[in-house]
Amino acid sequence: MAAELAGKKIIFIVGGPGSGKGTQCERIVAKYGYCHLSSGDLLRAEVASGSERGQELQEIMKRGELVPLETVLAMIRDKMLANTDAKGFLIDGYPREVDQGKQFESSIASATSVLYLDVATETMVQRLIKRGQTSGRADDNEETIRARLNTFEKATAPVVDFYKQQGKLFEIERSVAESSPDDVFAKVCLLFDKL
Ligand SMILES: Nc1nc2c(ncn2[C@@H]2O[C@H](COP(=O)(O)OP(=O)(O)OP(=O)(O)O)[C@@H](O)[C@H]2O)c(=O)[nH]1
Ligand SMILES: Nc1ccn([C@H]2C[C@H](O)[C@@H](COP(=O)(O)OP(=O)(O)O)O2)c(=O)n1
Ligand SMILES: [Mg+2]
Repeated sequence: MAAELAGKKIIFIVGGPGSGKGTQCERIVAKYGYCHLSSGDLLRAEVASGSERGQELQEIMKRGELVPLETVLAMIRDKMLANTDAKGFLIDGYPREVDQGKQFESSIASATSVLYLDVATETMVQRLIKRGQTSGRADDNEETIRARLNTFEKATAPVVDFYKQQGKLFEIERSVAESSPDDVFAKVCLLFDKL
């Protein structure tokens, strides 16, 4: 447990690839001023640095698999400790597996709340194919998209149940999560207004 982070709000944002995590985080930051940490962005920054480590990460991400849990945990921890003046943290795209959440809790702090965006698989595929036309992301192609969805079903879906059992889950139900970003954000505000 990192003492510098005691009392800080920590919100995990969980959802399948293309469920709208990044889109909502941008709005949350603009309105509530939390520090946004996207685990995917941190990994892509490592890839962009051209390091050997980054090349290994790129290969894993292109296969739609998860990088080793310690790698992401260390990146998030460093970033949080560099921003201890923030009133809270949005941890986007994390945890990806139940063990990742447990490790975070034992070495950093426990999450205040977990926001889950429930979007149907086919909707996510369509959104990501569209995003792939401009994103330049090496993993926004149909083959990798399918593999990411598969990883989500197997490794990440249990994360949702894990936090539901702890009473920490705030779910954006499918009928809302599939509407417009503004509609989703209106629901998201209900959570952040009471934190
Ligand atoms: N209709 C609709 N489209 C959305 C919504 N949120 C995001 N999108 C679109 O879906 C695509 C994916 O959104 P992102 O916010 O990048 O999703 P993400 O969950 O961060 O995705 P990953 O980074 O791949 O995990 C983008 O092209 C968005 O424009 C929404 O609430 N409604
Ligand atoms: N905690 C994490 C976050 C991302 N990754 C890897 C695997 C993901 O497909 C890529 C990109 O993550 P990002 O959250 O941006 O995107 P997706 O949800 O996979 O669409 O990084 C990981 O292995 N572990
Ligand atoms: Mg994202």
